[in-house]
Amino acid sequence: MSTTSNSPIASPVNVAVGILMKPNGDVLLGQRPAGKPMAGYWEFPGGKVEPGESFFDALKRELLEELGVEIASAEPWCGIEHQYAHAHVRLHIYICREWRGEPQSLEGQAFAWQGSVGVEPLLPAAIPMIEWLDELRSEIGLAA
Ligand SMILES: Nc1nc2c([nH]c(=O)n2[C@@H]2O[C@H](COP(=O)(O)OP(=O)(O)OP(=O)(O)O)[C@@H](O)[C@H]2O)c(=O)[nH]1
Repeated sequence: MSTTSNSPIASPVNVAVGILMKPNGDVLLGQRPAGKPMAGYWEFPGGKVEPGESFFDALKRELLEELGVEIASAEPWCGIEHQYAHAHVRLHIYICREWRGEPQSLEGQAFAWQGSVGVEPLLPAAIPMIEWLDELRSEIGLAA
């Protein structure tokens, strides 16, 4: 059976996502710039994995392109699959605590460090991560 890229049963697109976390538990979110699907929604930094690329290499490339930071290490945290009208995505989410450089807005996006995340609207697939992040902060002894 043939499918098109818009079919609900098409293979998901792999996306590498990085949650930059400071020692105090604050995490970095960016706002999708004009011209991208769902512009104006807040998300964690990242983007599509290219053919032949590992998830971790995609993560390093995307964070360098978007924010100008070099990821020194990151731990795989969780995966989320979501079907949008424009795409079926599989997010491979990493927590990054070590990076070099200060994040810069290299794609014209707004960004914000957040403790308990308050920016809106969030991409739907990022919403469950907020509750899990609050749990993670409590587990490691940081206020949610
Ligand atoms: N980076 C990121 N993408 C997310 C999150 N949640 C989520 O559903 N996505 C989805 O994952 C996909 C990421 O694709 P993208 O368009 O940002 O990727 P990209 O930077 O490679 O874009 P490009 O194709 O314009 O070069 C989008 O469909 C986006 O809606 C999130 O928290 N962070």
